[in-house]
Amino acid sequence: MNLAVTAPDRLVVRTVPVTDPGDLIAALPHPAALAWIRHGEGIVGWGEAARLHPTAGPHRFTDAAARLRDLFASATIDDPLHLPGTGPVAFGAFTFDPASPGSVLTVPRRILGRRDGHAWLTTIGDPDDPDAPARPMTAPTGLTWHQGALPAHTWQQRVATAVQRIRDGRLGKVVLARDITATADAPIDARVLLHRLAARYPDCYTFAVDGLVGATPELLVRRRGDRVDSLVLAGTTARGTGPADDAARAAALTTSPKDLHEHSYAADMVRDALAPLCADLHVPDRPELLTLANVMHLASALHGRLDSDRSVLDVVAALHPTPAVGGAPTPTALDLIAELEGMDRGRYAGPTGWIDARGDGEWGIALRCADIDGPRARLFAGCGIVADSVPADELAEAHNKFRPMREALHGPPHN
Ligand SMILES: C=C(O[C@H]1C=CC=C(C(=O)O)[C@@H]1O)C(=O)O
Repeated sequence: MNLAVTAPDRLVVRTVPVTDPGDLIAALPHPAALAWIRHGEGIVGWGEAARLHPTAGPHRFTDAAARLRDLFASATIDDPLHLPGTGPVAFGAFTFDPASPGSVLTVPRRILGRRDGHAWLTTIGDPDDPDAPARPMTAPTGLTWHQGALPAHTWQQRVATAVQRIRDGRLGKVVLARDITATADAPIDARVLLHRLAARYPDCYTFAVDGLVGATPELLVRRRGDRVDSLVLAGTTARGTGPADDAARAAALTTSPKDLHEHSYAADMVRDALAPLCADLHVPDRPELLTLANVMHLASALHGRLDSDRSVLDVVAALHPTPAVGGAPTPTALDLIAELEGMDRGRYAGPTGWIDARGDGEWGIALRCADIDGPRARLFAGCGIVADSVPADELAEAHNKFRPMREALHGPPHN
């Protein structure tokens, strides 16, 4: 199989119940953090028991799922809890583009979890092996900001080109993204970013995998046993200046033909991808409003029951890329993204999350995130473009979507 793997012949795994650990992020001993947290619940990990580098290509999710199944099947596992996220877990982040390098799955040496009144610690490998020494957490300082692949005015021209192609009938929707970079005067500690993101975006999934750090509102798929859930987002407006303005903006968004149209591409595709895998599938008639600290989104929550034993990564394979990050029709949109964006998205807009030995797990779309490499952070934001999109409005929307990571790097504005 086409996967580079670093792992011992046989993983030895032990999960024990623990008393409530409190703040999961505070338990992370050093900056090489793994995390998936929402409303204070979830899992964090550190150390490395195994690492897989899924090879670029169309079968990367199912190949990785099969390889992990083998790795976990050969493990010696003592897991009295049998809950999603107990026993061995791999955290992963896949590139948006199947041809791009950089996808990774990591099985940590320690996993601390808390959910639904349970808390647990999983140790993988020899429990007597010392962990890397704990390191104090320091906030980034001396940040300087740099333009990304395209300056703002060029990006707006590309949006205008996309609008023209859509009006010409070549496609229905495309998501165009841009990047900006920040440099600090010392390596950036992911734990600081996680703390700030989790505090300001509790409804989002705050995540860290191998330097990719963010707080995404978009759940690609959660699998628990045969139940699957997905939260599809597309259609955005800025937060208002106060409650009355918020209410007016919310009313405008939920009735906007442009945004409902933009949303329907993503919701319909996720429905069509899940339907053949599910014995029953609930799809809402119309999207609801999701209100975050920076923006409001149109959101459709889908629920289904899988009709056969598929791991969460097998379901990810059927879904990525949805029109929340690609477009419709997907192949035409991906070609246009390659033509107009002028950058490799890396792991931005790719699936990120975790999977356990039962095949349960949660995978989001890596949005509102940055790739951290030493003192450098590369931030990304994208916007769904349809026939009625206005380039200047999309630039303003991208600016709002950069805010979570900008503020995580600088500290929130009220600090
Ligand atoms: C592509 C992004 O957001 C997607 C998710 C929600 C709303 C979106 C929109 O309204 O354009 C995007 O489809 C991003 O944040 O980079």
